[in-house]
Amino acid sequence: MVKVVVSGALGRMGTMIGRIVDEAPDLELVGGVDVREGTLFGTEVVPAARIDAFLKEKKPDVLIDFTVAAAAVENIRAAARNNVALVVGTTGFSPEQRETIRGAVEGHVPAVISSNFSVGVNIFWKLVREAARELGDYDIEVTEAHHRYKKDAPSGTAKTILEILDQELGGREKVYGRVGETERKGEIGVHAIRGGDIVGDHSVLFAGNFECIEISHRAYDRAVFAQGAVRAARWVSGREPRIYTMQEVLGL
Ligand SMILES: NC(=O)C1=CN([C@@H]2O[C@H](COP(=O)(O)OP(=O)(O)OC[C@H]3O[C@@H](n4cnc5c(N)ncnc54)[C@H](O)[C@@H]3O)[C@@H](O)[C@H]2O)C=CC1
Ligand SMILES: O=C(O)C1=N[C@H](C(=O)O)C[C@H](O)C1
Repeated sequence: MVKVVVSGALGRMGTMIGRIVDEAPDLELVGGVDVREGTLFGTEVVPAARIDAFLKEKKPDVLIDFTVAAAAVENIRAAARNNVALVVGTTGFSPEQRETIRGAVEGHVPAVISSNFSVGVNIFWKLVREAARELGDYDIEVTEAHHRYKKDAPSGTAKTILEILDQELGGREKVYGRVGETERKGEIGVHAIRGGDIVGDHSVLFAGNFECIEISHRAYDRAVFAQGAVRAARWVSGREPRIYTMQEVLGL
């Protein structure tokens, strides 16, 4: 049995992950962490201030974190201190926070960290890379749409798209929305839409003369992210202590 603690346990993703873990015959949900006390499918949820003592008491194999960037950094450090493997879906990290996470994880615990745990998005990223290799002279616009409660913009998935485009095309200038007089040059346009209960849409437009190619992914249910994170939790336990991608989990 793989023992799992969920951090962000009372949130949209944490609750869904808790249910999947609770129902899985090969996994044991041993509790949760959030900003306040509560319960998660019959297990105890403790405030984040008590995370160290809770990990020592419950001895989970894996901590799954879907919170907010600053909180996730502290939870990751706590997991590493207590020798607990990690699955991290939280987005919105600054470059400095990413470095802190790298320092806490590398050589200490295995961690799958991904801005998107859906199988479809991991394939979509591969398609974007392939298109960028062939269509580097086309104009490129990245668009993402999410629900009204999302805290970070652009989405983590969109930032991963930009990293892929940078790797294939060099670091082009990014223009975040356009207003007033604008003249298109070689930049990559980036657009974030927020509204209603949109689960998560991403598209990359490659626009040339007389033709466009648009590669897009739409999530209809958060279950695609939650199921991917649980798949990563099964995979990560017992691995070498370093950061892994979801593509490695999926063997892509
Ligand atoms: N990688 C992926 O596939 C996906 C990533 N996400 C990311 O996951 C994160 C959470 O998303 P949602 O569940 O929609 O947000 P949410 O706001 O519904 O849930 C976040 C939860 O974290 C809790 N929290 C805040 N500080 C905490 C702390 N110090 N320790 C423990 N819990 C704490 C909040 O109280 C809340 O219950 C966001 O960064 C989002 O972008 C969301 C969906 C998929
Ligand atoms: O906050 C969300 O909801 C999502 N966040 C992730 C991101 O920032 O890319 C993944 C998914 O799109 C849903």
